[in-house]
Amino acid sequence: METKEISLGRTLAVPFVQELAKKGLTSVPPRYVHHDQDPPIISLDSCSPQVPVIDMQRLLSEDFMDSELQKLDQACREWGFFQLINHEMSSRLVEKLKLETEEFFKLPMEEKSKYGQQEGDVEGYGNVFVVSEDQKLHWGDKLFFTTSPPHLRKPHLFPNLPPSFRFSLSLSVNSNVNNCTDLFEDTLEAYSTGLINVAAIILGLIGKNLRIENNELALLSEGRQTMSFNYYPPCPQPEQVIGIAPHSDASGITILLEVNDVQGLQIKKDGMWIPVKPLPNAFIINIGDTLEILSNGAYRSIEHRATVNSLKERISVATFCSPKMDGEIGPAPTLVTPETPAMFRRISTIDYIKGLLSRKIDGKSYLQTMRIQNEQGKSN
Ligand SMILES: O=C(O)CCC(=O)C(=O)O
Ligand SMILES: [Fe+2]
Repeated sequence: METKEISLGRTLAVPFVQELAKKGLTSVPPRYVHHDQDPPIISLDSCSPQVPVIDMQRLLSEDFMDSELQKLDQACREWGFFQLINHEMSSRLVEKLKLETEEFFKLPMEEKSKYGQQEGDVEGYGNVFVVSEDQKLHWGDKLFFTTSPPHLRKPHLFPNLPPSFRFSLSLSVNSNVNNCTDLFEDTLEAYSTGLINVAAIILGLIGKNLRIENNELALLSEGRQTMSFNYYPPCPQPEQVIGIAPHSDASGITILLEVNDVQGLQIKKDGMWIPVKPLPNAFIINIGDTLEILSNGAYRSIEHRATVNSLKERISVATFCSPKMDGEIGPAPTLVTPETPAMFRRISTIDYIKGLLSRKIDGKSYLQTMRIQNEQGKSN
């Protein structure tokens, strides 16, 4: 049975960057200056390599399934990132979520802070991975919470009424309710359910490509879904700061939605930072550390970062499909053979998350701690 309200970690309270950016600063405070950043290596031009595009309709069609599955396998092995088109999520719903996300960040501070992080919790409106007073900070705020399974939701952030009840409730009262956050919750409910379905299909096909058993995939296919609504305000010195520092996600897979057509996501491929140019109506999907572990290193999580600009805010929604809380993370037994020994140790999901939240964001360094010693040379 999964445990409710366990304390997995905490983060130190830091100022909201959205408020800081409103002050009309001409230079950024020293705590936000990152001197050690790689410069953007290549700009977005037609010559730069782009992440592969996977077509979900082809994945589900008899005629094209085999070739699209192969493309998916190659994308997971060589890139760890792909754009998913024709994903069957209603574009009306996605557009609604984008609008309501923008509306959320426009709310006055008193309203937004009702969702503020509470003592000893990383969920809520604020920041995560701030573990020391002298740590460099990101140029961005986030609203982060668990969406599924419903009993793990924090009721003050996302009520855990069953979806059917929520929908009938909203239908009966919506006509005279003009409260943006009520509507936001209903859109979120539908978006969360839609992405659980998309993730289940993609994970199922990844399992097929990896030739692992359904019960080995259950760690992720029956896992936890969390969402991070990321807000990066414009910055007077964008080259001095970073929206999110280089990291790989701890998830199985992450499904990213670009909300307002402002680019900023970059991924590290063959030592170069490549800007991702989102296609219309696409989700950007990446492999997280848990899938790298589960696949015994066949698929690699990829470092990425979010840059900011001086003119316009950038907003994104990252949905993390993460391991189930009462699970154990480790390589799928089917993939561990005398020729391919386990590259990672086994750890309970709870210990894995506790370890993650006790550190600052730092590339793939946390995954390295999971590696079995004699395999360390093989890291990327
Ligand atoms: O905003 C983005 O483009 C990236 C966000 C991200 O990497 C994350 O939330 O883990
Ligand atoms: Fe990420």
